Amino acid sequence: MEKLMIHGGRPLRGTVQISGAKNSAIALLPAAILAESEVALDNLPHLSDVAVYTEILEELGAKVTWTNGQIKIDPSQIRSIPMPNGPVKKLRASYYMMGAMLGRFGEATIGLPGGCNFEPRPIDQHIKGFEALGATVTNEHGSIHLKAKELRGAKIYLDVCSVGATINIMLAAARAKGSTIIENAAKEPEIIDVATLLNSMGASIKGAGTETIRIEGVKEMSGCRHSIIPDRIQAGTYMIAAAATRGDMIIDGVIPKHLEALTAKLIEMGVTVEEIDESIRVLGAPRYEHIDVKALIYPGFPTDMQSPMTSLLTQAEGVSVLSDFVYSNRFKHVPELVRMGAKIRVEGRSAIIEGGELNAAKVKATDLRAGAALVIAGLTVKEGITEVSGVELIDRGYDNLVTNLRSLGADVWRQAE
Ligand SMILES: CC(=O)N[C@H]1[C@@H](OP(=O)(O)OP(=O)(O)OC[C@H]2O[C@@H](n3ccc(=O)[nH]c3=O)[C@H](O)[C@@H]2O)O[C@H](CO)[C@@H](O)[C@@H]1O
Ligand SMILES: C=C(OP(=O)(O)O)C(=O)O
Repeated sequence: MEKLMIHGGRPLRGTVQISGAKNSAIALLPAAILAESEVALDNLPHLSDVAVYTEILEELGAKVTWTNGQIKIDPSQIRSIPMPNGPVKKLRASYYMMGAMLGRFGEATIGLPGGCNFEPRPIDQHIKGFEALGATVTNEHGSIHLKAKELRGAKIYLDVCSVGATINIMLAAARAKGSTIIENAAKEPEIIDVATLLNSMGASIKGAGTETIRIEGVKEMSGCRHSIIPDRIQAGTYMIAAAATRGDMIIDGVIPKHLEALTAKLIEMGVTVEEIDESIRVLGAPRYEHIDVKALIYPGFPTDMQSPMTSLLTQAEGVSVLSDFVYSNRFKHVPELVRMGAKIRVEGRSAIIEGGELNAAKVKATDLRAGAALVIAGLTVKEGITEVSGVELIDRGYDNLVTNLRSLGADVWRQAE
Protein backbone atom coordinates (compact mmCIF):
# COMPACT_ATOMS: atom_id res chain seq x y z
CA MET A 1 0.00 0.00 0.00
CA GLU A 2 1.18 3.51 -0.75
CA LYS A 3 0.18 7.00 0.24
CA LEU A 4 0.57 10.33 -1.55
CA MET A 5 2.72 12.95 0.13
CA ILE A 6 1.91 16.53 -0.87
CA HIS A 7 3.96 19.56 0.00
CA GLY A 8 1.54 22.17 -1.31
CA GLY A 9 1.47 25.91 -1.83
CA ARG A 10 2.92 25.96 -5.34
CA PRO A 11 0.89 27.26 -8.29
CA LEU A 12 0.60 24.55 -10.96
CA ARG A 13 2.06 25.84 -14.22
CA GLY A 14 2.63 24.20 -17.58
CA THR A 15 0.88 21.78 -19.90
CA VAL A 16 -0.77 18.47 -19.09
CA GLN A 17 -1.78 15.90 -21.69
CA ILE A 18 -5.09 14.13 -21.06
CA SER A 19 -5.41 10.38 -21.60
CA GLY A 20 -8.36 8.41 -22.96
CA ALA A 21 -11.49 8.28 -20.82
CA LYS A 22 -11.83 5.65 -18.09
CA ASN A 23 -15.60 5.49 -18.41
CA SER A 24 -15.30 4.91 -22.16
CA ALA A 25 -12.42 2.43 -21.98
CA ILE A 26 -14.16 0.17 -19.49
CA ALA A 27 -17.25 -0.01 -21.70
CA LEU A 28 -15.34 -0.36 -24.99
CA LEU A 29 -13.29 -3.33 -23.70
CA PRO A 30 -16.38 -5.51 -23.03
CA ALA A 31 -18.01 -4.21 -26.24
CA ALA A 32 -15.11 -5.78 -28.14
CA ILE A 33 -16.27 -9.30 -27.26
CA LEU A 34 -19.32 -8.84 -29.50
CA ALA A 35 -17.01 -8.98 -32.54
CA GLU A 36 -15.81 -12.18 -34.19
CA SER A 37 -12.39 -10.69 -35.00
CA GLU A 38 -9.76 -8.34 -33.58
CA VAL A 39 -10.70 -4.93 -32.16
CA ALA A 40 -7.92 -2.33 -31.69
CA LEU A 41 -8.42 0.54 -29.25
CA ASP A 42 -6.12 3.57 -29.37
CA ASN A 43 -5.58 6.16 -26.63
CA LEU A 44 -6.10 3.59 -23.89
CA PRO A 45 -5.50 5.13 -20.44
CA HIS A 46 -3.07 3.51 -17.96
CA LEU A 47 -5.48 2.88 -15.14
CA SER A 48 -5.98 0.04 -12.71
CA ASP A 49 -9.63 -0.31 -13.83
CA VAL A 50 -8.42 -0.89 -17.40
CA ALA A 51 -5.85 -3.45 -16.22
CA VAL A 52 -8.56 -5.31 -14.28
CA TYR A 53 -10.82 -5.32 -17.35
CA THR A 54 -8.14 -6.89 -19.48
CA GLU A 55 -7.80 -9.61 -16.81
CA ILE A 56 -11.54 -10.29 -17.13
CA LEU A 57 -11.28 -10.60 -20.92
CA GLU A 58 -8.25 -12.88 -20.67
CA GLU A 59 -10.04 -15.07 -18.14
CA LEU A 60 -12.74 -15.60 -20.80
CA GLY A 61 -10.18 -16.62 -23.41
CA ALA A 62 -9.69 -13.36 -25.33
CA LYS A 63 -6.18 -12.73 -26.62
CA VAL A 64 -5.09 -9.30 -25.42
CA THR A 65 -1.95 -7.52 -26.65
CA TRP A 66 -0.71 -4.09 -25.61
CA THR A 67 1.59 -1.77 -27.52
CA ASN A 68 2.20 1.85 -26.53
CA GLY A 69 -1.27 3.14 -25.73
CA GLN A 70 -3.00 0.67 -28.04
CA ILE A 71 -4.71 -2.53 -27.07
CA LYS A 72 -5.74 -5.31 -29.42
CA ILE A 73 -8.45 -7.72 -28.34
CA ASP A 74 -8.97 -10.90 -30.30
CA PRO A 75 -12.25 -12.31 -29.00
CA SER A 76 -12.48 -15.19 -31.50
CA GLN A 77 -11.65 -17.87 -28.88
CA ILE A 78 -13.77 -16.42 -26.11
CA ARG A 79 -15.90 -18.86 -24.08
CA SER A 80 -18.98 -18.45 -21.97
CA ILE A 81 -17.82 -19.15 -18.43
CA PRO A 82 -19.39 -18.00 -15.16
CA MET A 83 -17.55 -15.18 -13.38
CA PRO A 84 -19.05 -15.00 -9.90
CA ASN A 85 -15.85 -13.79 -8.22
CA GLY A 86 -12.37 -12.51 -9.00
CA PRO A 87 -11.69 -9.35 -11.00
CA VAL A 88 -15.39 -8.58 -11.66
CA LYS A 89 -15.71 -7.68 -7.97
CA LYS A 90 -12.98 -5.04 -8.25
CA LEU A 91 -14.74 -2.52 -10.45
CA ARG A 92 -18.11 -1.03 -11.11
CA ALA A 93 -18.09 -1.41 -14.86
CA SER A 94 -17.90 -5.21 -14.71
CA TYR A 95 -21.69 -4.87 -15.01
CA TYR A 96 -21.05 -4.37 -18.76
CA MET A 97 -20.04 -8.03 -18.95
CA MET A 98 -23.73 -8.81 -18.40
CA GLY A 99 -24.85 -7.01 -21.57
CA ALA A 100 -21.82 -8.06 -23.62
CA MET A 101 -21.98 -11.77 -22.66
CA LEU A 102 -25.73 -11.84 -23.10
CA GLY A 103 -25.32 -10.29 -26.55
CA ARG A 104 -22.60 -12.73 -27.56
CA PHE A 105 -23.71 -15.99 -25.88
CA GLY A 106 -27.29 -15.47 -24.70
CA GLU A 107 -26.13 -16.17 -21.16
CA ALA A 108 -23.93 -14.83 -18.38
CA THR A 109 -23.17 -15.28 -14.70
CA ILE A 110 -21.44 -12.25 -13.26
CA GLY A 111 -20.68 -11.32 -9.64
CA LEU A 112 -22.25 -8.08 -8.47
CA PRO A 113 -19.94 -5.15 -9.32
CA GLY A 114 -17.53 -3.28 -7.03
CA GLY A 115 -16.23 0.23 -7.81
CA CYS A 116 -16.75 3.45 -5.91
CA ASN A 117 -18.82 2.75 -2.87
CA PHE A 118 -20.08 6.17 -1.84
CA GLU A 119 -23.71 5.01 -1.59
CA PRO A 120 -25.89 2.08 -2.75
CA ARG A 121 -25.79 1.97 -6.55
CA PRO A 122 -28.69 -0.18 -7.82
CA ILE A 123 -28.71 -1.86 -11.24
CA ASP A 124 -32.47 -2.39 -11.50
CA GLN A 125 -32.66 -0.46 -14.79
CA HIS A 126 -30.02 -2.70 -16.37
CA ILE A 127 -32.03 -5.76 -15.30
CA LYS A 128 -35.28 -4.23 -16.54
CA GLY A 129 -33.63 -3.71 -19.94
CA PHE A 130 -32.29 -7.28 -20.16
CA GLU A 131 -35.70 -8.70 -19.21
CA ALA A 132 -37.42 -6.55 -21.83
CA LEU A 133 -35.05 -8.06 -24.42
CA GLY A 134 -36.22 -11.55 -23.38
CA ALA A 135 -33.65 -12.60 -20.77
CA THR A 136 -34.47 -14.35 -17.54
CA VAL A 137 -32.52 -12.68 -14.75
CA THR A 138 -31.96 -14.14 -11.28
CA ASN A 139 -29.81 -12.98 -8.42
CA GLU A 140 -28.26 -15.83 -6.41
CA HIS A 141 -25.53 -15.61 -3.79
CA GLY A 142 -24.30 -12.22 -4.97
CA SER A 143 -24.20 -13.15 -8.68
CA ILE A 144 -26.54 -12.21 -11.49
CA HIS A 145 -27.51 -15.06 -13.84
CA LEU A 146 -28.86 -14.07 -17.24
CA LYS A 147 -30.24 -16.42 -19.88
CA ALA A 148 -32.14 -15.90 -23.11
CA LYS A 149 -33.12 -18.42 -25.78
CA GLU A 150 -33.21 -15.54 -28.20
CA LEU A 151 -32.80 -11.82 -27.55
CA ARG A 152 -35.53 -9.80 -29.24
CA GLY A 153 -35.64 -6.03 -29.69
CA ALA A 154 -37.97 -4.09 -27.39
CA LYS A 155 -39.00 -0.59 -26.43
CA ILE A 156 -37.41 0.25 -23.07
CA TYR A 157 -38.16 3.36 -21.05
CA LEU A 158 -35.53 3.99 -18.37
CA ASP A 159 -37.16 5.18 -15.13
CA VAL A 160 -33.79 6.64 -14.15
CA CYS A 161 -31.49 8.22 -16.72
CA SER A 162 -28.59 5.81 -16.21
CA VAL A 163 -25.25 5.77 -18.05
CA GLY A 164 -24.59 2.12 -17.20
CA ALA A 165 -28.09 0.88 -18.09
CA THR A 166 -28.05 2.78 -21.41
CA ILE A 167 -24.71 1.24 -22.45
CA ASN A 168 -25.58 -2.23 -21.14
CA ILE A 169 -28.83 -2.30 -23.13
CA MET A 170 -26.96 -1.15 -26.26
CA LEU A 171 -24.48 -4.02 -25.77
CA ALA A 172 -27.20 -6.65 -25.34
CA ALA A 173 -29.39 -5.27 -28.14
CA ALA A 174 -26.67 -4.81 -30.80
CA ARG A 175 -27.01 -8.46 -31.96
CA ALA A 176 -30.63 -9.05 -30.85
CA LYS A 177 -33.34 -9.84 -33.37
CA GLY A 178 -35.26 -6.71 -34.46
CA SER A 179 -35.38 -3.15 -33.21
CA THR A 180 -34.73 -1.80 -29.75
CA ILE A 181 -35.63 1.71 -28.66
CA ILE A 182 -34.19 3.13 -25.43
CA GLU A 183 -36.22 6.10 -24.16
CA ASN A 184 -34.90 8.47 -21.47
CA ALA A 185 -31.42 7.28 -22.42
CA ALA A 186 -28.40 8.95 -20.80
CA LYS A 187 -26.54 11.38 -23.09
CA GLU A 188 -22.97 11.30 -21.75
CA PRO A 189 -20.14 11.54 -24.35
CA GLU A 190 -18.99 8.04 -23.32
CA ILE A 191 -22.31 6.65 -24.61
CA ILE A 192 -21.64 8.19 -28.03
CA ASP A 193 -18.13 6.69 -27.92
CA VAL A 194 -19.48 3.19 -27.26
CA ALA A 195 -22.11 3.55 -30.02
CA THR A 196 -19.38 4.72 -32.43
CA LEU A 197 -17.28 1.63 -31.71
CA LEU A 198 -20.27 -0.71 -31.99
CA ASN A 199 -21.27 0.88 -35.33
CA SER A 200 -17.70 0.49 -36.62
CA MET A 201 -18.00 -3.19 -35.64
CA GLY A 202 -21.13 -3.47 -37.82
CA ALA A 203 -23.94 -2.55 -35.42
CA SER A 204 -26.73 -0.18 -36.37
CA ILE A 205 -27.24 2.36 -33.58
CA LYS A 206 -28.75 5.79 -34.09
CA GLY A 207 -29.42 8.62 -31.67
CA ALA A 208 -26.62 8.03 -29.12
CA GLY A 209 -26.16 11.33 -27.27
CA THR A 210 -29.90 12.05 -27.37
CA GLU A 211 -32.65 10.74 -25.11
CA THR A 212 -33.87 8.24 -27.72
CA ILE A 213 -31.51 5.57 -29.02
CA ARG A 214 -32.59 3.17 -31.80
CA ILE A 215 -30.78 -0.10 -32.34
CA GLU A 216 -31.40 -2.42 -35.29
CA GLY A 217 -30.02 -5.80 -34.29
CA VAL A 218 -27.42 -7.34 -36.64
CA LYS A 219 -26.42 -11.00 -36.96
CA GLU A 220 -22.67 -10.55 -36.88
CA MET A 221 -20.12 -8.01 -35.84
CA SER A 222 -16.45 -7.82 -36.76
CA GLY A 223 -13.23 -6.17 -35.63
CA CYS A 224 -12.19 -2.56 -36.26
CA ARG A 225 -9.90 0.18 -34.94
CA HIS A 226 -11.21 2.93 -32.67
CA SER A 227 -9.70 5.83 -30.73
CA ILE A 228 -11.03 6.46 -27.22
CA ILE A 229 -12.32 9.97 -26.44
CA PRO A 230 -10.38 12.14 -23.95
CA ASP A 231 -11.19 11.80 -20.26
CA ARG A 232 -13.33 14.82 -19.39
CA ILE A 233 -13.22 14.03 -15.67
CA GLN A 234 -9.41 13.87 -15.51
CA ALA A 235 -9.31 17.07 -17.59
CA GLY A 236 -11.79 18.74 -15.25
CA THR A 237 -9.79 17.68 -12.21
CA TYR A 238 -6.67 19.38 -13.62
CA MET A 239 -8.71 22.50 -14.45
CA ILE A 240 -9.89 22.61 -10.85
CA ALA A 241 -6.35 22.00 -9.55
CA ALA A 242 -5.03 24.88 -11.69
CA ALA A 243 -7.68 27.21 -10.28
CA ALA A 244 -7.23 26.02 -6.67
CA THR A 245 -3.47 26.60 -6.73
CA ARG A 246 -3.89 29.91 -8.62
CA GLY A 247 -1.75 28.50 -11.37
CA ASP A 248 -1.63 28.80 -15.15
CA MET A 249 -2.21 25.49 -16.92
CA ILE A 250 -2.91 24.25 -20.43
CA ILE A 251 -4.98 21.09 -20.43
CA ASP A 252 -4.26 19.53 -23.79
CA GLY A 253 -5.96 16.84 -25.87
CA VAL A 254 -9.51 17.50 -24.69
CA ILE A 255 -12.92 18.16 -26.23
CA PRO A 256 -13.77 21.56 -24.68
CA LYS A 257 -17.51 21.07 -25.30
CA HIS A 258 -17.47 18.12 -22.87
CA LEU A 259 -16.25 20.50 -20.16
CA GLU A 260 -18.69 23.37 -20.69
CA ALA A 261 -20.57 22.95 -17.40
CA LEU A 262 -17.33 23.16 -15.40
CA THR A 263 -15.92 25.98 -17.54
CA ALA A 264 -19.06 28.07 -16.92
CA LYS A 265 -18.79 27.58 -13.15
CA LEU A 266 -15.08 28.41 -13.05
CA ILE A 267 -15.67 31.62 -15.00
CA GLU A 268 -18.57 32.51 -12.67
CA MET A 269 -16.25 32.32 -9.65
CA GLY A 270 -13.54 34.44 -11.28
CA VAL A 271 -11.19 31.97 -12.96
CA THR A 272 -10.02 32.80 -16.50
CA VAL A 273 -10.71 29.93 -18.90
CA GLU A 274 -9.76 30.04 -22.56
CA GLU A 275 -10.60 27.36 -25.12
CA ILE A 276 -8.05 26.93 -27.89
CA ASP A 277 -8.97 24.11 -30.34
CA GLU A 278 -8.30 20.91 -28.38
CA SER A 279 -6.84 22.67 -25.35
CA ILE A 280 -8.14 24.64 -22.43
CA ARG A 281 -6.05 27.24 -20.58
CA VAL A 282 -6.96 27.85 -16.95
CA LEU A 283 -5.54 30.92 -15.25
CA GLY A 284 -6.14 31.28 -11.51
CA ALA A 285 -6.85 34.54 -9.68
CA PRO A 286 -5.96 35.82 -6.18
CA ARG A 287 -9.60 35.79 -5.04
CA TYR A 288 -12.72 33.89 -6.04
CA GLU A 289 -16.46 34.56 -5.58
CA HIS A 290 -18.62 31.98 -3.84
CA ILE A 291 -20.99 30.11 -6.20
CA ASP A 292 -23.73 27.49 -6.15
CA VAL A 293 -23.22 24.27 -8.12
CA LYS A 294 -25.72 21.52 -8.91
CA ALA A 295 -24.37 18.15 -10.07
CA LEU A 296 -26.77 16.74 -12.66
CA ILE A 297 -26.82 14.28 -15.54
CA TYR A 298 -24.96 15.33 -18.72
CA PRO A 299 -24.81 18.07 -19.99
CA GLY A 300 -25.15 19.32 -16.41
CA PHE A 301 -22.25 19.63 -13.99
CA PRO A 302 -20.83 16.07 -13.55
CA THR A 303 -21.21 14.33 -10.21
CA ASP A 304 -17.69 12.93 -10.75
CA MET A 305 -16.31 16.49 -10.46
CA GLN A 306 -18.40 17.33 -7.42
CA SER A 307 -15.79 16.21 -4.85
CA PRO A 308 -12.83 18.01 -6.52
CA MET A 309 -15.05 21.10 -6.85
CA THR A 310 -15.74 20.99 -3.09
CA SER A 311 -12.01 21.48 -2.51
CA LEU A 312 -11.86 24.42 -4.91
CA LEU A 313 -14.83 26.10 -3.22
CA THR A 314 -12.93 26.14 0.09
CA GLN A 315 -10.73 28.69 -1.71
CA ALA A 316 -13.63 31.03 -2.57
CA GLU A 317 -14.75 33.93 -0.38
CA GLY A 318 -18.07 33.50 1.40
CA VAL A 319 -20.43 30.54 1.42
CA SER A 320 -20.91 28.25 -1.59
CA VAL A 321 -23.56 25.53 -1.90
CA LEU A 322 -22.78 22.38 -3.87
CA SER A 323 -25.67 19.95 -4.37
CA ASP A 324 -25.55 16.50 -5.97
CA PHE A 325 -28.74 15.47 -7.77
CA VAL A 326 -27.23 12.23 -9.11
CA TYR A 327 -25.81 10.73 -5.90
CA SER A 328 -27.39 12.40 -2.88
CA ASN A 329 -24.84 11.01 -0.39
CA ARG A 330 -21.61 11.44 -2.32
CA PHE A 331 -19.92 13.41 0.46
CA LYS A 332 -17.41 11.02 2.02
CA HIS A 333 -14.65 13.49 1.16
CA VAL A 334 -16.21 16.11 3.45
CA PRO A 335 -15.10 14.73 6.86
CA GLU A 336 -11.58 14.35 5.44
CA LEU A 337 -11.56 17.94 4.18
CA VAL A 338 -12.83 19.03 7.59
CA ARG A 339 -9.73 17.37 9.12
CA MET A 340 -7.75 19.74 6.91
CA GLY A 341 -9.54 22.71 8.44
CA ALA A 342 -12.31 23.11 5.86
CA LYS A 343 -15.56 24.64 7.12
CA ILE A 344 -18.11 22.41 5.42
CA ARG A 345 -21.37 20.92 6.60
CA VAL A 346 -23.60 18.52 4.72
CA GLU A 347 -27.34 19.19 4.68
CA GLY A 348 -29.39 16.64 2.75
CA ARG A 349 -27.90 16.41 -0.73
CA SER A 350 -25.89 19.63 -0.36
CA ALA A 351 -22.51 20.61 1.02
CA ILE A 352 -22.40 24.13 2.47
CA ILE A 353 -18.84 25.36 2.08
CA GLU A 354 -17.40 28.41 3.81
CA GLY A 355 -14.16 29.63 2.25
CA GLY A 356 -10.92 29.62 4.24
CA GLU A 357 -7.35 28.32 4.31
CA LEU A 358 -6.70 24.60 4.72
CA ASN A 359 -3.98 22.96 6.78
CA ALA A 360 -1.88 19.83 6.28
CA ALA A 361 -3.26 16.60 7.75
CA LYS A 362 -3.28 12.82 7.35
CA VAL A 363 -6.38 11.99 5.35
CA LYS A 364 -7.87 8.98 3.56
CA ALA A 365 -9.28 8.65 0.05
CA THR A 366 -12.53 6.74 0.51
CA ASP A 367 -13.26 6.63 -3.23
CA LEU A 368 -11.68 7.73 -6.50
CA ARG A 369 -12.96 11.31 -6.74
CA ALA A 370 -12.82 11.83 -2.96
CA GLY A 371 -9.12 11.03 -3.41
CA ALA A 372 -8.79 13.63 -6.18
CA ALA A 373 -10.50 16.18 -3.92
CA LEU A 374 -7.95 15.54 -1.15
CA VAL A 375 -5.02 15.85 -3.56
CA ILE A 376 -6.34 19.24 -4.73
CA ALA A 377 -6.88 20.33 -1.15
CA GLY A 378 -3.31 19.25 -0.27
CA LEU A 379 -1.92 21.22 -3.21
CA THR A 380 -3.40 24.44 -1.76
CA VAL A 381 -1.85 24.00 1.70
CA LYS A 382 1.10 26.37 2.19
CA GLU A 383 2.80 24.74 5.19
CA GLY A 384 3.43 21.13 6.11
CA ILE A 385 2.86 17.87 4.30
CA THR A 386 -0.55 16.40 3.56
CA GLU A 387 -0.64 12.59 3.48
CA VAL A 388 -3.37 10.95 1.43
CA SER A 389 -3.79 7.22 1.97
CA GLY A 390 -5.94 4.98 -0.24
CA VAL A 391 -3.95 5.87 -3.38
CA GLU A 392 -5.03 2.63 -5.03
CA LEU A 393 -8.51 4.15 -5.39
CA ILE A 394 -7.05 7.23 -7.12
CA ASP A 395 -5.12 4.91 -9.49
CA ARG A 396 -8.49 3.61 -10.75
CA GLY A 397 -9.06 6.83 -12.65
CA TYR A 398 -5.95 9.05 -12.95
CA ASP A 399 -3.30 8.22 -15.52
CA ASN A 400 0.21 9.16 -14.31
CA LEU A 401 -1.09 11.57 -11.69
CA VAL A 402 2.14 12.04 -9.75
CA THR A 403 4.31 12.43 -12.88
CA ASN A 404 1.86 14.94 -14.31
CA LEU A 405 1.62 16.96 -11.11
CA ARG A 406 5.40 17.02 -10.72
CA SER A 407 5.84 18.23 -14.30
CA LEU A 408 3.41 21.06 -13.43
CA GLY A 409 5.64 22.08 -10.51
CA ALA A 410 3.97 20.28 -7.61
CA ASP A 411 6.05 18.75 -4.83
CA VAL A 412 4.28 15.39 -4.66
CA TRP A 413 5.54 11.84 -4.21
CA ARG A 414 4.36 8.32 -3.40
CA GLN A 415 5.56 6.64 -0.25
CA ALA A 416 5.00 3.18 1.22
CA GLU A 417 2.46 3.19 4.07
C1 LIG B 1 -18.28 3.20 -15.02
C2 LIG B 1 -19.01 4.47 -15.18
O1 LIG B 1 -19.28 4.92 -16.27
N1 LIG B 1 -19.31 5.13 -14.06
C3 LIG B 1 -20.04 6.36 -14.13
C4 LIG B 1 -21.50 6.05 -14.31
O2 LIG B 1 -21.88 5.21 -13.21
P1 LIG B 1 -23.24 4.42 -13.29
O3 LIG B 1 -23.48 3.98 -14.69
O4 LIG B 1 -23.19 3.39 -12.24
O5 LIG B 1 -24.26 5.56 -12.92
P2 LIG B 1 -25.74 5.76 -13.43
O6 LIG B 1 -25.77 6.77 -14.51
O7 LIG B 1 -26.30 4.42 -13.72
O8 LIG B 1 -26.43 6.33 -12.13
C5 LIG B 1 -27.19 7.53 -12.16
C6 LIG B 1 -28.25 7.49 -11.08
O9 LIG B 1 -29.19 6.48 -11.39
C7 LIG B 1 -29.37 5.58 -10.31
N2 LIG B 1 -29.60 4.23 -10.88
C8 LIG B 1 -28.75 3.77 -11.83
C9 LIG B 1 -28.94 2.53 -12.41
C10 LIG B 1 -30.05 1.77 -12.01
O10 LIG B 1 -30.29 0.66 -12.49
N3 LIG B 1 -30.88 2.28 -11.05
C11 LIG B 1 -30.68 3.49 -10.48
O11 LIG B 1 -31.46 3.91 -9.62
C12 LIG B 1 -28.06 5.68 -9.52
O12 LIG B 1 -28.24 5.26 -8.18
C13 LIG B 1 -27.73 7.15 -9.69
O13 LIG B 1 -28.45 7.91 -8.74
O14 LIG B 1 -22.24 7.27 -14.29
C14 LIG B 1 -22.15 7.99 -13.05
C15 LIG B 1 -23.08 9.19 -13.14
O15 LIG B 1 -22.64 10.07 -14.09
C16 LIG B 1 -20.72 8.37 -12.77
O16 LIG B 1 -20.64 8.91 -11.47
C17 LIG B 1 -19.79 7.16 -12.86
O17 LIG B 1 -18.45 7.61 -12.91
C1 LIG C 1 -17.80 6.76 -9.67
C2 LIG C 1 -16.83 6.58 -10.53
O1 LIG C 1 -16.44 5.41 -11.06
P1 LIG C 1 -17.18 3.98 -11.02
O2 LIG C 1 -18.58 4.17 -11.51
O3 LIG C 1 -16.36 3.18 -11.97
O4 LIG C 1 -17.11 3.49 -9.61
C3 LIG C 1 -16.03 7.71 -11.03
O5 LIG C 1 -15.36 7.55 -12.06
O6 LIG C 1 -16.05 8.77 -10.40
